[in-house]
Amino acid sequence: MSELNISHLTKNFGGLAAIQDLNLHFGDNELIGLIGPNGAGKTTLFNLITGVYEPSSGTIELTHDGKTTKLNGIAPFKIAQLGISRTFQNIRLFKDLSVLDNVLIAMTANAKESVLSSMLRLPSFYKKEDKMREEATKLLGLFELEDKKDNLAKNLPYGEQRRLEIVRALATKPSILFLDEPAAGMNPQETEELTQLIKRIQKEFGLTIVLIEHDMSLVMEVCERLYVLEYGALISSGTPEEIKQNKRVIQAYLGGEE
Ligand SMILES: Nc1ncnc2c1ncn2[C@@H]1O[C@H](COP(=O)(O)OP(=O)(O)OP(=O)(O)O)[C@@H](O)[C@H]1O
Repeated sequence: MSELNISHLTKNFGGLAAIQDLNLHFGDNELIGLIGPNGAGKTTLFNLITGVYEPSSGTIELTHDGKTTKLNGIAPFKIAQLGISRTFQNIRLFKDLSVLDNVLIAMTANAKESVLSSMLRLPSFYKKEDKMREEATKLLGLFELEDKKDNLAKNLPYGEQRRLEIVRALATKPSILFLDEPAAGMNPQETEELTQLIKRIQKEFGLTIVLIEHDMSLVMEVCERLYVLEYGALISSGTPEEIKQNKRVIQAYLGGEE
């Protein structure tokens, strides 16, 4: 059971307020979309939540199994260990490593193996490694990438590289997953497959998923709730149906007329 509360969050870059006094709530097992025009502050918000940037003011609090932790000022790797995982707008795989190794590295980042046992290659180390390989292969199987596990990541078609990024983010066993424009650069068929995949992930893994996406058909089909940002501030929130009819959103983002 995980939820994230963002309260009066502001991030300034020099004179520019990329995020302005933002209050948001991501509840347990919700699938939430974050939309807004280019430069609205969506990626900056992900970067604040995952510890890449420090807030200028305000708080980000994660509640997991009844324990609340303030994330401000915590290093990105520690935030990942607390159960927050993400993908990036631009694919960031280890392109010269195999598909399986990409997943294993993500798993290792959160594995609790002692340094001594790893250095001495104790039986417990090999046992753990075998178990991780088994888990990684199973995870790849769920995403129809098991047959490709020995291929170099760079040799996968674009859509599969994007899928592998999601597998890698899931390998850290997050409770909240942030996806930054997962359909960017995909063709319509790949986007449709991704749409189904995101729905499946939420069901099978019981995760909270927050999604930045410009592809409105994907957003409207998968998200239960949307937040709309403009110039770093929240201009609207609601169900996809409510957002579609909101005049301010139509003007600011969808480019329609009143
Ligand atoms: N490191 C930085 N230094 C200075 N300004 C930045 C930095 N990162 C983002 N910004 C600015 O903050 C604003 C918000 O950018 P951000 O990338 O978060 O928008 P976005 O909503 O994700 O846009 P897009 O949909 O184009 O990805 C922009 O004006 C951007 O130029």
